[in-house]
Formats: sequence, structure tokens, C-alpha cells
Amino acid sequence: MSSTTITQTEKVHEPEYVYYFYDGAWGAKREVLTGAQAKETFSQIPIIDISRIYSDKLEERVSLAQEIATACEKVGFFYIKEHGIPQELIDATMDSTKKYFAQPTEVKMKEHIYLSRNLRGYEPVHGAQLDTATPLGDRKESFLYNYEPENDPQVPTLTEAQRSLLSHNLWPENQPEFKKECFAYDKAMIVLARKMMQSFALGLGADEHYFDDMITAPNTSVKKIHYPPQDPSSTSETGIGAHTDFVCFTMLYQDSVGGLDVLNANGKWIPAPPVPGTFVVNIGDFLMRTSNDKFLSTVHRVKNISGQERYSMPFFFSFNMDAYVEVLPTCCSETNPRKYEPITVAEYYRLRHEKQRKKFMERGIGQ
Ligand SMILES: O=C(O)CCC(=O)C(=O)O
Ligand SMILES: [Fe+2]
Repeated sequence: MSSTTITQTEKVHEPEYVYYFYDGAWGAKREVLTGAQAKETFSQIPIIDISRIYSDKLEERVSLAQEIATACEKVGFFYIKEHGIPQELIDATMDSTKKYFAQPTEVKMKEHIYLSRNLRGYEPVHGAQLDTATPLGDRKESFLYNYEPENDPQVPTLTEAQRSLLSHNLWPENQPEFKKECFAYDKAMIVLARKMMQSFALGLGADEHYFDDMITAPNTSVKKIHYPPQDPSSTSETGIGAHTDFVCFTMLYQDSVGGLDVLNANGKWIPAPPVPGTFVVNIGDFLMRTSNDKFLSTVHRVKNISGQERYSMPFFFSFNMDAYVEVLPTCCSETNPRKYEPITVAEYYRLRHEKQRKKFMERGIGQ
């Protein structure tokens, strides 16, 4: 009698994942794909000259919109140059931002976000923790302010009900210049953002003015951010943990230090280094939803290991708070039916903030 033993030494493939913050919580993940498993995805971020956005020729605006739409579909991130925002305006607001952050923390804590009704104002270093694997959280301090209708170049007429949906800012009383510079910056960015929305509408196959009525009092906000340098080997903190933005889209000004990375479909981090004279634009979850997932809301993070102080200013843009937003009919078909129900921006934000606030409270911040 004889017996045969077969020993299997086959290597078990252990998948590797990149984790990120999505829909109010940490824990969404993307598998790292290499070799034969790798998908077709981006390895760099396109730079688009958007001067045509100001053209009086529709065909030029359409060709730009198509270029932008391709970047939104394939990457979800792109740089814009020749955007029309004067560099002096950007420099002035950056200067006042640095002056604001240079104050002692206890002075800035007078505008702590938890003293405001809706998380506007100052958030200190380690005040946020997107990546729960970093016990200290985000090595950044920030100041967040929201749209104020009187500062809109096209001041909207709002009902009391509409007014009640707006966020309230918490401005530093001792720095009137800071508020002035913030407003000047916001005013210019609102004009550009409305143009960008027209370009997105065209790129999604809709009428150029499809979104116009939904952005008469847009829910915009600007976050001024200071990232002190961090120890490159530290795993206990990061600059800003990996996440997607939950607004429609973001136009980010970053200084010359660098540290922003963008995640591609294979779970690989692609750097988005500073390019002079540009903003980095990225699609957020709400426009992804509105486009029936045609445009991508792409995961990104920041780690400032440069040894220098880094400053950035994302300008976040969403529709009017009471806008009832449906998936664009041009993004749906019989073979690609609508994936999301219509929702108002206020409700969308309420649901997201509820989840996020619960998480922050669990950490014991702001009580
Ligand atoms: O500072 C940056 O470069 C990015 C900031 C960011 O992603 C955010 O605030 O959502
Ligand atoms: Fe972001």
C-alpha cells in the first residue's frame, strides 16, 4: 500500500489597500493594483489654459469645456492657468493669512469653530483627524469662512428662509484687514467659479446656463490653511488625511512648498506639485453625484515634509443652499440610469455634517 502527499506551496495573494475619509467617515478603501491587475488610469495631472472661458465665441467655450470634461472624467483633478485672477490679489490674501496664523494660538482660539453655529472660524493644529491611523491627526491649522451675500458681485435678493440657511462666519475682531482681504479674494473667485460651472454644464452636454439659477447665492467657502513642517518619518500625524471633497468643486491655491498628492485608480499616489500661476481644480462628491458619476471626485491628501511652512487656500463651491439638485438628464440613459435621488444642498450638508460632528464629538473635541 502506498500513499502520496501533495504539498501546496502556492503563494496566497494578500491585497494591499489605501484607506481614505469618505462620506463623513474614515475607512473607505482602494486596492493597490500592479502588473497585470493594473487598470488604465492617470499618472499626471493635466494643465489647462482656460483663457477661452472668457471668449465671446461659443465654439471656443465648448472646446475648452470638452477639454475640462475629459480631465474631470479621467482624473478629477486639473490645473488651470490664465484664469484671470490677478496674482497681486492672491499675494495680498496670502500675506494677510500668514499674519493671521502668526498670532498666538490663544488669540486665534477666540474664533474656534465650535464657538460658531456651523463650524466656521479657526481650527488649531491636530483639531481635525481624518486619518484615524494617525493618533494625533492633521498637522495643520485653518481658518474657514463662508459666502456672505453682500460680498457677491451680483448681490442676490434672498428671502428670510433662504437667509436662515446661510452659515455664519466668525471673524477675528483684532484683524479687520484679514477680513477685507478674504472678501476681496472671495469676490473674484465667485466670478470665476460661476464661469467654471458654465463650462462644466457644457462639458456634461447641457445648456451652458443650466446651473445659473442654482448658483445665485452659492454655498462657497474658503479655508486658509497653514501646515507646519512635519517629521518625514512620523506616522502619528499627517498634513491632511486622504479624503474626497464633498462640495461641487474646489479651486485650490497652494504656495511653492508642495506636499499635495492625488490617488489614481490603481491606488498609487500621484504628486500635484505647485505650478506657478495656476489653481488646482478638483471635482467634489456633489458634482460627481450630479453628473451620475461621470465626473470623478478624486481622493487626495497633504503631507508637508519639506521642512518649510506650507500655506494653501482651497475655495470650495456648491449650489445655493435651497437648490433642489437632480442628476443631469444628459448624464442618464436607458443603459446608464439615474443613480441618485434629487436632494437639496441644505439636506445634503446636514446629513454630512451630522455624521462628521458625531465623529468629532466622539474624539472629545469642542465639548
Ligand atoms: O492644502 C491642500 O493642498 C489641500 C487641502 C484640502 O484638500 C482640503 O482642505 O480639502
Ligand atoms: Fe480636499
